[in-house]
Formats: sequence, structure tokens, C-alpha cells
Amino acid sequence: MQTLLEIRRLNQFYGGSHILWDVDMGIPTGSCTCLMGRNGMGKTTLLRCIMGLLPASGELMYDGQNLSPLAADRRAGLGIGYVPQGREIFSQLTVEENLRIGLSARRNKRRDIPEQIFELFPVLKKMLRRRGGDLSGGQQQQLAIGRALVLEPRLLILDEPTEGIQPNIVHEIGDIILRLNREINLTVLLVEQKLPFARRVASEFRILDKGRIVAGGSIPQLTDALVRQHLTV
Ligand SMILES: Nc1ncnc2c1ncn2[C@@H]1O[C@H](COP(=O)(O)OP(=O)(O)OP(=O)(O)O)[C@@H](O)[C@H]1O
Repeated sequence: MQTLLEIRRLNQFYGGSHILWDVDMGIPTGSCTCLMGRNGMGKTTLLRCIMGLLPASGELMYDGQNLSPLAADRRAGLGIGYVPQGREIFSQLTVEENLRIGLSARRNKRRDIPEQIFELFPVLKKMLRRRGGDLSGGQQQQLAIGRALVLEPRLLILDEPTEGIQPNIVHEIGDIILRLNREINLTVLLVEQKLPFARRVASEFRILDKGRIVAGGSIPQLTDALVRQHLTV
């Protein structure tokens, strides 16, 4: 199995607190890998380290390239799309303006929004002139994913995309992630707390417990014992 992103001995500190401890993790090319763990175990922190939004020591190799010396915008430009926790939609900007923000990180100078985004999210086309703040939670999540896809990434990183979203829309977000992964061949790294959702969309899992990777494998290897030990509250 080829690895698109390889993390080796990653350590991260917030001031004096040691948050991530010698994290070793590989994201197989073509996988949908779910990073799991209870609240406060370091999942968001790890994603932010990958994106270059937080400093960390250790090795980060993406498609054979060393990411460590690169600033966040350069990492995005290599084809890593990021949908942050809480979505971070600009509520005063229109849907179109929010999508255009994603274009700024592109390597080539293409300046139009790829049509594929509107095929995936028809609602965004209908709402192009509406302000981001007027969209529902589910629509905002679609906009946040759309904005990350404007880069035409190879790796898409999503931080709890179903948080605060109505159950019927959660299923729809799952369908979209499955399509991106299976049809468009995007490699996906996802933080997700909802177990049925993770089991449905992911092919691989990794578990963080107190800042350390304590388990991982393919989704059928995510046993009830592991769930009890590391995930249930
Ligand atoms: N800006 C910060 N300064 C200091 N400590 C922080 C900061 N952000 C997070 N932490 C601490 O780092 C640890 C990991 O937080 P992180 O948000 O990465 O966890 P998480 O697994 O993503 O949790 P959640 O599911 O609640 O988002 C927590 O103990 C948290 O209190």
C-alpha cells in the first residue's frame, strides 16, 4: 500500500504542555482514514500541525516531499485541502466570494471555480449571491468542503464535518465524502466522533489517546473492545 502522507515522531507543545507524543501515522493513498479519540486527545491539534497552522517537531512527508519547512499556504498549494472544525465560513461574504478565497492557494493561475463543485453541491450554485451567514449549518458545511475542493486537492482533511448538523444532512455529507473518495479518488483524512458515520465512510482508522496513537488498522479491525477502551465516554 502506498502512503500519501507519512508522519514520523511528531511532537507538539502548547507552552509547557506536551500535547502530541511521538505520533507515527501513515495515510494510505486512496484511503479514507478516520482519526478518532475522545474530546481533548489532540485530534484537531494534529490536523493543524499537518496544515502548518501550528509548529511541531518531527517529520511530515507528503507525496515524497518534506512539508516541515513549508508555510501553510505552500502546503495547501501542494494539494492538501482543509475543512476546519467549525467550518470558518466568512459570514459577511457571499457564497461565491467564500469559494474564491480557496482559489488563492492554487498552484496554477486558474481563477474560475471548477464546475465539479456545483455538480457535487447544487445548492451552492443556487445560492452564489447569498451571504455565507444566511446559509444553514449543512449548507455551510457544503460550502466549507467546496472551498477546500477549489484547490483540486489530492488529500482532503476534514475536522468533524458532521458536528452540529441535522441527521438527514449528516447522511448527505457522508454520501459526498464517499463520492470524493471512491469516484474522484481523493485521499481523505477525517476527524469524526460519530461511530456509525466513521464505520460507513472510512476504510482505515487511527486512535489518539492522550496525544499518542494507540491503535489503528482497517475499519473491520475497529473492535468493540477498542471502542470501549478508547472512545466511549
Ligand atoms: N490554543 C491552545 N492553548 C493551549 N492548549 C490548547 C490549545 N488548544 C488546545 N489545547 C489543548 O490541547 C489538547 C488537545 O486539544 P485538541 O483540540 O487538539 O483535541 P481534540 O482531540 O481535537 O478534541 P475535540 O474533539 O474536543 O476538538 C487539549 O488538552 C486542549 O486543552
